[in-house]
Amino acid sequence: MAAKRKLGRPPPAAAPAAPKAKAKANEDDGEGLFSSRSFADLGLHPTLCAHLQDKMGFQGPTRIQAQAIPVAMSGQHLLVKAATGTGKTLAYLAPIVHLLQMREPRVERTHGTFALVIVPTRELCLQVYGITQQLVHRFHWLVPGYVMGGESRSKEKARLRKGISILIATPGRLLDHLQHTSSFVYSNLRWIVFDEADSILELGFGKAVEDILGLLGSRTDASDENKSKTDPMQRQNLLLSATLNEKVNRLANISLKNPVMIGLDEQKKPSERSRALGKKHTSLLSDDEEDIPDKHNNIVEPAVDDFKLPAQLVQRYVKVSCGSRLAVLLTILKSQFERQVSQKVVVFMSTCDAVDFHHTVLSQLEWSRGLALDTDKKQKFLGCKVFRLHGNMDQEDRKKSYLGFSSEKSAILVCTDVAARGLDIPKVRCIIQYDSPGEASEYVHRVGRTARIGEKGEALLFLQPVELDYLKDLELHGVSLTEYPFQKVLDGFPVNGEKPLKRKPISLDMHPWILSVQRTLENYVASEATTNKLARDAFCSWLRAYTAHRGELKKIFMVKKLHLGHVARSFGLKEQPSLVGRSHQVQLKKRKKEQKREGQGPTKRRKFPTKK
Ligand SMILES: Nc1ncnc2c1ncn2[C@@H]1O[C@H](COP(=O)(O)OP(=O)(O)OP(=O)(O)O)[C@@H](O)[C@H]1O
Repeated sequence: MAAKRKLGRPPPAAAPAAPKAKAKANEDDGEGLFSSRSFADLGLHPTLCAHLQDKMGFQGPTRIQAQAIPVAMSGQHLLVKAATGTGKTLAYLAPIVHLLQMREPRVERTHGTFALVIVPTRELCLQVYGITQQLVHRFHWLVPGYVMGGESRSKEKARLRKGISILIATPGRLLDHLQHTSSFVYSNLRWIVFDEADSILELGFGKAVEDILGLLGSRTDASDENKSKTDPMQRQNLLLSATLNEKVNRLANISLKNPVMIGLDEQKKPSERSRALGKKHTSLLSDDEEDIPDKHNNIVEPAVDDFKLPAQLVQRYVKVSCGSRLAVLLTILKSQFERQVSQKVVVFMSTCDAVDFHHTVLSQLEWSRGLALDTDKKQKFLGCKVFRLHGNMDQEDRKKSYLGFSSEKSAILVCTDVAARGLDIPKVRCIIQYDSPGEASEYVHRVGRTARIGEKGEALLFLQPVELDYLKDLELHGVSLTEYPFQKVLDGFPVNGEKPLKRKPISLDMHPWILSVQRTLENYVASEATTNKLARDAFCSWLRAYTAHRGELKKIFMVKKLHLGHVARSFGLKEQPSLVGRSHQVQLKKRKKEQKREGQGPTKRRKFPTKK
């Protein structure tokens, strides 16, 4: 997978060529994670190389870094597609820091922002900011900073007024500052980086990104008079993504000019790629948008993207009937933590309400050891710490959860897809997708939270028997899963305090262990009023999310194939679903009435897909 130069432009005078890197380009065509070159070989400043090695513990560049860093230093626009956890962040930050630290006259705060890194989520914003802080450690005159939703605008304004050389931002808040913070100086802006470009667009930031590019005068499809008037320097845009789709292609089309492409399918000639996609779009809004003819670029991948996943990642699925889903989840988690006390597991759910409910169950459910019914002594079903993360939590709680889970040696994180994008949490051993992801690209992002930078990792996808066709959808993208031996796990658990010697094969739903866990669960949900309410809310939101699957996936995840009584069971509810639904409606009406009385408008109804 060599760096491919398209219509190469001469590098700008200030940017050093990277002769050594060029000479050794072929060494990075192999399959290994790391390159045989050193950071110094790539042309990075000795102080930065020493810092990377001695302080950050990076002995040498990964293959993707060895390919991307010299190109980024040459001043060309760059499009990188590489598997999750292969070191894309350093691939763009190292060259930026390298070029900024050698800039003459020296960068000062009053010069404002030189590099802008746009990321999809707040957690990723903090993460990239943290790495930037480490990278500029030896170059004190370079000031990193961040702006993101949920933070105080006025504090951010004050920081922008002082000057931030490398700014990490989420799209909405960045747009806000571009429009309303007059003291934000970006006339020296040299780099715009889109990290996790696919996620930025999937989260619906397409319009914000278009506006940002417009305001910065960095749209390659803008007429010449609308192009940047503020920036006499050459602008260089970099776009990085673990998956490619039509929207990323469009973003590339409007933001990159004659980019060097790394990690794209090079067997396909541009003309074939164009045909694979049909018409060429340049709007990020929707597939139906009117097309603007593109004069500059021709960056496209096939419509069906073949995903690259870490080779060492073990991917499996477990087939579970709807009613036993939660009992099975609890059993698998218990078995994982009994096998290995110290480990970290991330469990993905489809909605914020589902996260809240399951977080409560996983952290609070108690049982009598061995599920012996006559024992009074109760203890936690799962002994480890459980954290939660979703987009409806307030910013402080989100930060606490993210940092808490990151620093624990042994814990579970229950989350929505807000945690799927780019988060680099150390030592995550297993990813459980309790609710299926939507698009296959989402699958890739979720499982990408484990098996990072060559480490071991497992991924487990929950599927109901009627949903097994989802496996075929994944196979279309080159992702294949094997079945998880759940029966074996089950046989290892005692019932009534004893492990039976030999059991006749018995269906999962009728298995005494599963029945006992289910009973414990239902009793708990029935006896705790708050948990009961959480269960009802989660049930309703889960159903709505299930109906919101798009396109082809609607044929696999068909709500009419669901038995609502079984869905209720999977939330530990004994009630008939219609009752649950009705009581939820009654509550909603009550809440609306109360709000009317207090003179507020009704709370905004959540659009689907649900907030992540
Ligand atoms: N050269 C290197 N040597 C060792 N570790 C590295 C190197 N570069 C990056 N890492 C580490 O690898 C991990 C993954 O890096 P990073 O988060 O940049 O990956 P990514 O490709 O952006 O993943 P994703 O697509 O999921 O965002 C991080 O913990 C980072 O510190």
